[in-house]
Amino acid sequence: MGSLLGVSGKAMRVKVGVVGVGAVGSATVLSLIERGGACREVVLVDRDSARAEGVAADMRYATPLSPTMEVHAGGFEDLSGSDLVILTAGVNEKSGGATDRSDSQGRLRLVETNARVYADIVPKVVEAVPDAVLMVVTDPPDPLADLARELGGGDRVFSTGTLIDSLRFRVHLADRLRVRPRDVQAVVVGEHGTSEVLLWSSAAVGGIPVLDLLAESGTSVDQIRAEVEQDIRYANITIIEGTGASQYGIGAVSARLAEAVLRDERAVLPVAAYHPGYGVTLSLSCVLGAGGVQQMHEPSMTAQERAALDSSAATLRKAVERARSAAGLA
Ligand SMILES: NC(=O)c1ccc[n+]([C@@H]2O[C@H](COP(=O)([O-])OP(=O)(O)OC[C@H]3O[C@@H](n4cnc5c(N)ncnc54)[C@H](O)[C@@H]3O)[C@@H](O)[C@H]2O)c1
Repeated sequence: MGSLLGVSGKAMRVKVGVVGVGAVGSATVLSLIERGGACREVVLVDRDSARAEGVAADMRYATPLSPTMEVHAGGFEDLSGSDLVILTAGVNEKSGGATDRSDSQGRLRLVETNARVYADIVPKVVEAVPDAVLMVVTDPPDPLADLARELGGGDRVFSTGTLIDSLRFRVHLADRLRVRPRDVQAVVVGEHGTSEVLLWSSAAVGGIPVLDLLAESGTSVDQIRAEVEQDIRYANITIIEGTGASQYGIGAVSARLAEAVLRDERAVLPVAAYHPGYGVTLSLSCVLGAGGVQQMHEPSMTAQERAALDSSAATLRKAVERARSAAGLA
């Protein structure tokens, strides 16, 4: 009978870094543990190292219930060897004063503050792990992804974009149609923010256009559209009013996107990457796998939806200039 003591494994380890271990970073790590199997090691980095240590200690006790995973805190140098680094550092809507539904800026109000955070952290991440894919979660994620590209992340940068908004769209449509959200196909494109575009024209359930199904409901379709749009566009504020930070939905989204990258799934998901045609990072239907976003495709759109997407892209291009200026790049 051999002893387990002293046996050391040399198998390849898939490693993920999380920079920013607040509400969103913590929820992401818990989702990674509970979904299980996508990575073998997670390192947590935060300027508040005591917080990173505490969260790592707490999470470590959950790991025996899932496929093998080690969770530990560290400095930027400990990101070395990571395949993917998830960036959640920065102020959130509540601490950054972006919780007013009548403010058309929405999350863009955080751009200067969080651009300065990115000017601090991205060069350190890139120095420690030059080849890692970088997933931007910090708000506003799309202009910060453009900034992270310029700060050394290059084409390996993408943002969580409108996957969370698309899931919210599916949930609210499912409520109205009394079906399960998993069976609703509906996509939000453009900015993860107030200018985002809900693609009603292609939303469908079982191959039937959602707009046709809603027309049978007896309530005005225009009224339903307005209510659903309001629920989705300001879902973050509704959550924050109750809990202080939107975290669990985006944590699950970030863990799911990590899986798609680490397993080279070529999953088709609405996330955001730099699109040369629009000259900015924005969400379209993307193929996500090894190296990050491998392809971007435009879903079919009406002329009105396309005009709204162009306008969302213009909003994002202005936000990128603000981000660059705050980061000292302009
Ligand atoms: N993309 C999305 O869909 C989405 C959804 C929810 C929240 N968010 C955003 O995610 C970000 C994090 O939100 P949260 O609620 O976790 O905030 P939080 O305040 O709970 O956590 C932020 C963490 O970042 C750390 N941090 C700040 N500056 C740092 C630096 N220079 N270096 C290292 N660590 C640093 C802080 O110490 C803190 O632990 C916010 O910008 C929030 O708006 C994005």
